[in-house]
Amino acid sequence: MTEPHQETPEEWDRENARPVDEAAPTGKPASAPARNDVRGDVLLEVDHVTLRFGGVVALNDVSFSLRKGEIFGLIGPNGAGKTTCFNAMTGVYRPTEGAIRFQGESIVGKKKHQITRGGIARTFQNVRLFPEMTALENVMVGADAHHKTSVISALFRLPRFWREEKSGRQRSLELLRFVGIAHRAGDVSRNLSYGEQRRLEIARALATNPTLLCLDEPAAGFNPAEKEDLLQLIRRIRDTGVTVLLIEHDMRLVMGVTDRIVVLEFGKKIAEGTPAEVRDNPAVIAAYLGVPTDAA
Ligand SMILES: Nc1ncnc2c1ncn2[C@@H]1O[C@H](COP(=O)(O)OP(=O)(O)OP(=O)(O)O)[C@@H](O)[C@H]1O
Repeated sequence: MTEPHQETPEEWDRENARPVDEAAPTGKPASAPARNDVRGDVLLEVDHVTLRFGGVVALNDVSFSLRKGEIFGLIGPNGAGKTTCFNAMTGVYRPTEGAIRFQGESIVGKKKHQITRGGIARTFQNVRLFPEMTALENVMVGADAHHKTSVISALFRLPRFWREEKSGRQRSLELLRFVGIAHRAGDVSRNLSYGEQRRLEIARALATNPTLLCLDEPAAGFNPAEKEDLLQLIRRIRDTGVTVLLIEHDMRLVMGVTDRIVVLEFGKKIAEGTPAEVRDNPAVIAAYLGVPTDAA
């Protein structure tokens, strides 16, 4: 489920924090809004959330906010509560206490598909594709979430069905191109390489037209070159106006791509700030080195 080695703050590469200005190789416009034009307003609020599993307190009075247009990191040692937090935001778990608001509206108690339609998409720690479907079909499943075709229209293949089918196919192809795997569109997804499958998952999540994209350990199992490509892809996604929330154990990637970070440990928020602020925070250093805060 997680990588065995967790890097210590000393290993986090400060060099990686520099921005990389590169035109989007996918044909997506490089003229995306400047970062400061789109950031600022609160998009999602986690407000004093506690979530218990029996006696385990997976989240303990956690609060933080995501702003529109930013790349936000959620980090912490194994078992800190990161995935539980994601699951609470995407309707898998209901918080025991506290509120979660997306665009000002409570999402607690909403079903997963309602939350997806509302604009939050996610990928998972483990690849979850339809293995016998082609890459294109996997993305079209995501695009289908927004179709308005009625059952009657689909059953009788009425014009609206064909219009939506065609536009869904085109959009899905564009997304495959955007993530860099258009050449695999017709291949069944189980035949794609691991890296291609992870990109396909991102394309499928983007097909739901999200306002917020949550990526759960997208770099797990990647080599350094693949991680660098992923970093560029995450930036290009943000440049299209999508806010990105990232859970990731690879600290070079997190420090290199995020605007702000929240650090969890044993279900509690122990730090929040820019990558530089978080990296130098004694509580964070202690959490990653496994020593008590007052001894750090
Ligand atoms: N469904 C569950 N039932 C019981 N306990 C759970 C459940 N899911 C998570 N937990 C517990 O909640 C705590 C937080 O787990 P979580 O998976 O959210 O941590 P994490 O930070 O995502 O860890 P990792 O980096 O290892 O994936 C852990 O103690 C875990 O064992």
